[in-house]
Amino acid sequence: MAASSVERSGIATTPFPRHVVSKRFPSDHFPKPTLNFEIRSRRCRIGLTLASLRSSDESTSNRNYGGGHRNLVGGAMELESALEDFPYDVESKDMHTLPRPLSSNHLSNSVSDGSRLRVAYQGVRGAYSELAAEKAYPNCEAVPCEQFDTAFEAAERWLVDRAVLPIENSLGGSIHRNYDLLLRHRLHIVGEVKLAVRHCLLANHGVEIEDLERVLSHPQALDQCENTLMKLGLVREAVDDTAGAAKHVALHKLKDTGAVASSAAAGIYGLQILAHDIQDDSDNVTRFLMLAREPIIPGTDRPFKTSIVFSLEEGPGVLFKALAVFALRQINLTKIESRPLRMQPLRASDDGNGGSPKYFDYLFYVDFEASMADQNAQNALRHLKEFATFLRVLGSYPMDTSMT
Ligand SMILES: O=C(O)C(=O)C[C@]1(C(=O)O)C=C[C@@H](O)C=C1
Repeated sequence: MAASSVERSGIATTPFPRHVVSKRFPSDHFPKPTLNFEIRSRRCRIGLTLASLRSSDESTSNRNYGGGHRNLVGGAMELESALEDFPYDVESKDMHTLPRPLSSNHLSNSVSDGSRLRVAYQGVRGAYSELAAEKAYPNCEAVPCEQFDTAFEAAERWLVDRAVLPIENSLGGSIHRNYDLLLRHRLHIVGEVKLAVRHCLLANHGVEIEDLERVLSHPQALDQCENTLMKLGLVREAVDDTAGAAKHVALHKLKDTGAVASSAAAGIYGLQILAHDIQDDSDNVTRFLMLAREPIIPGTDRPFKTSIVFSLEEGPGVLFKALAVFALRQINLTKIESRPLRMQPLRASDDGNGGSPKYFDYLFYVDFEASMADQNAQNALRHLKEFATFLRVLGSYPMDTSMT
């Protein structure tokens, strides 16, 4: 077996860490599913690609929500306007005036015409995201999408009813891309689902562990199995999703290459499982967000969580003040993430050094344990709005309190 030439470097949560060779398969390896929503049966399983979504513009334009797709890529002006028309008005005490909220059927498995709920996920069949979509919406029709962006767009353009996307993992940390996409798109978080992720080392039949020189998988999955893969001395190569890695190994009958993926993927692509539970920690859990075009009416009948994003003026103790609005009201925070405010990544300083770029602007994503129907939470956000330069509620939704 070849000795591993890879080195650990950088931060574990970087989407494509430097020690992983980022690889995209040529399109002829994975024939991209084509999409024609007008002529195909709603019930057939179809994959979505960004290209297919773009070409479906015409056929779907009259179904666009809120006047069509809006580009909200960063920028203070755009963020301000995003706040203006967000249905959760933190100034308003009357939550019943929210436009077009989802009723309790957001948790049911069918849409109003009785057909199955169509749920977009990123990856191909056998991806953990597909398992998460099916856990979130049992009996749904899970619709594979090539990229996270595709899943967001598919939901936004009414091609699917929901999207289920990973946001954080207990070992690998945050999925930054999805934090950024939450702001860029107009979807609402209507739920969360936690999935126990148990990775297997897969290979073609007849291949032994000793035959393997490299292993393919999603970068998060490679991170989650880092110790095991280092011990085996395997060169790691990042691909779009775990099941896609399994499919590639099977399709090309590779003898020196394995895949890190689910046992479901092994079954689907006819691979053997060389090792079970190869993640570095047996408690490996990924949290997925359930996204919809409309928000749900927040309740107080069960534990709720609220996700917000805000930005602040620069200054000493400003973040401390922002977080204090929750501490003062005994509201527990479950997650905080900061992301650079894109399109305006650098702010010129005015301290007389010639206006050269000095520091960064950030967006802060916070999850807290309270419902927007709760007066205490509304007061906290009203307080935060006094000094936040931008504030948006991404969703207020029932907490997944299951043990996965
Ligand atoms: O590649 C997959 O199977 C996925 O569903 C993606 C993904 C991720 O993005 O984190 C989901 C769960 C696991 O944490 C590993 C990979």
